[in-house]
Amino acid sequence: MSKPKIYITKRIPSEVLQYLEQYCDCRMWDGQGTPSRQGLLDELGSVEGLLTTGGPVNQELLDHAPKLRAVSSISVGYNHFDLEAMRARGVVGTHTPYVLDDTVADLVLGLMLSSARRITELDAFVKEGNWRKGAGLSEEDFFGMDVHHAKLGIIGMGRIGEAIARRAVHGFGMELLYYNRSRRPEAEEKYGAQYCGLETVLRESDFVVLMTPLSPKTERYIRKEHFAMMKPTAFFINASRGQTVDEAALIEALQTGQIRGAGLDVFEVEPVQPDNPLLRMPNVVTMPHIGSATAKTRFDMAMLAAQNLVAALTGGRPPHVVKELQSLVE
Ligand SMILES: O=CC(=O)O
Repeated sequence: MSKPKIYITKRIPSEVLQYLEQYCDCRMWDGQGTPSRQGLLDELGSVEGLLTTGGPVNQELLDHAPKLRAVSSISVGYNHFDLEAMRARGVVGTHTPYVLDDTVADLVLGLMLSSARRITELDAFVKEGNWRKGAGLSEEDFFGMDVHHAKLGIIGMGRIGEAIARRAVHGFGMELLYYNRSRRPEAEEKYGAQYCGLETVLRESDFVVLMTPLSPKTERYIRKEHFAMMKPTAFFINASRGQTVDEAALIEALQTGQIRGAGLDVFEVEPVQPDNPLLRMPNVVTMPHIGSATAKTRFDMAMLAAQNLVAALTGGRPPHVVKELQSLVE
């Protein structure tokens, strides 16, 4: 029997490609980054499986891929899947949870520490040669805020939220509030996390961490009125998706001193536009959407995505079908 054809939209480690080649007839984009939209659509005429990292999997894509049976994303988030269109066509969608939880949680703690202790701002200050005698600076000019024993509010207590909680509580002695669609009794027991309404989390926390996945329900989930509830000394950290926040409202909250600072791995438009005011704010730490970007974790994600795709195309049960499309494999 001939092997199913798959298209891979970015270069993946050779070990992962070798694994895929045992089961599939593979074609991989070998340019920088990922192919253009048209370049991708042109590849899809005879493929049964797609290994991707992003870019909409929508009706247009499905129309170009009449044989497509499975799309495997090398990401935990799958807001790029049009779930309705995929369900209607019977195309299975998979993602890569678990393997990135600790890596993303490390970055979130890094964003908290960098913004509160002004690490990136003061790093630039030192490297630009401004740390010198007679510069008219006082000790207070370098003061930051404590992370240890501060109050952390997590919005979206999933697996990554729990990994953040573990570090915050066991490493930094922080007090923990959380808001989630459903209560997480284990997190309450393990980390003393207190379940609160969204408003309480926003009003009382020194650090508000947003980890909620992007879906039509969570688009622009945090808006002007929410920033207005936060303490003027609070920091806002987002490592979920830029579209979960009304970015204009965040910019205004920072400009007017409604909140003290922010740590952002994600933006409404990515790559972030050079004229975005957030890039000119010393109290905002910015990263290029790299929450899971360590060599080991990205390897593990690519391998898990490959295993998902092989299982979906060879009659096995893919380990990580997205929950909204589970019915397609039952
Ligand atoms: O943003 C990264 C991911 O969804 O894995």
